[in-house]
Amino acid sequence: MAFETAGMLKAEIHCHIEGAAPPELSLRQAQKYGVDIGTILRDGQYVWSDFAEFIICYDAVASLFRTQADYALLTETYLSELASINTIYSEIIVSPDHGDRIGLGADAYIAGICDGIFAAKEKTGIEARIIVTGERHFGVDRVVGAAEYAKRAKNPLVTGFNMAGEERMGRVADYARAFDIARDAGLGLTIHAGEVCGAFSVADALDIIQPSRIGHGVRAIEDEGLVERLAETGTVLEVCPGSNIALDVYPDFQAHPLRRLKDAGVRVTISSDDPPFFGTSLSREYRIAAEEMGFDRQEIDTMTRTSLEAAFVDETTRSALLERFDAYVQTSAKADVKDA
Ligand SMILES: Nc1ncnc2[nH]cnc12
Ligand SMILES: [Zn+2]
Repeated sequence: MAFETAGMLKAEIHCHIEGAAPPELSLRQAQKYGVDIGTILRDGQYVWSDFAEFIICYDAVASLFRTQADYALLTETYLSELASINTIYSEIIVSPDHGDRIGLGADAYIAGICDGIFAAKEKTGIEARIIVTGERHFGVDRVVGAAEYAKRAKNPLVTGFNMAGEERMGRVADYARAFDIARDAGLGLTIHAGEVCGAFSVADALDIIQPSRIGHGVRAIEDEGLVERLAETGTVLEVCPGSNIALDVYPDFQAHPLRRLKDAGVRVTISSDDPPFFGTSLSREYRIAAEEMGFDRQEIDTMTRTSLEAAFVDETTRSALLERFDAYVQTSAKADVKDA
């Protein structure tokens, strides 16, 4: 490998806030609330063995964050870590249902996350936005409720709507109303599809939701026509390779379809999903793209730029981010010429 990814400017558009909780922080939270987490955290690692168990473990970790200040700390901790590896933009996926489930309420939950975003921005300059998500396994009514909440919130940091959780529960059409509400509210739309379920799930998402982005979407590779459709529509895939390997969607990085999707003209990006759950981090994802998947510096920069182009932000913020990113690309290209 002729280049280091550590110094590259980065952006991430797919990371779940509770999924970013460092195990040490979860342990401290468990001690604070007197909760025994021996079944979900062992030897500094979250414990799960398949997708269904991962979701259970995720929800248990989420239940350890119980106040506005807990969420502010979690958010600031994650964004500061991202900033320290040269990340200029982050979208975090949040579920008001988690706020409701621990009795905090959606408003205080979102307020804590906003506090963390403001604190991290002040300290590091990192720009961040919030994507409200409905958790599919909590049922249609809760997903619709999450969309209604996102619409009602009228919070300038809440810029997108997503659906995560157990992809095998129901079909996309069952949840269409939630996306109609979010679309009417002017929110950017993305949906987890083609991760646990196959290409049909991505096709459903395109047919029914027509989102500008899809979370994962990698199993579209199983249908050549669908890959062409993704390329034609310019739908952006939020690809999380480390997550896909950890969850056994693919056996290894060589079998992962990121390269094939990119070569087929699909607009792809790189994110970390739930980094400590999957033994990864955004810096590792960039390293893997270079070292395991054979992408060169320009290709990785293109994926980062695609994240910024597809970000759910106002156009002034997007222009500022792109200007900063393009200046970095030009400077690094000049440095490459000098080194050659
Ligand atoms: N990878 C993933 N897929 C679906 N739902 C999730 N929630 C958190 N991580 C997720
Ligand atoms: Zn996800």
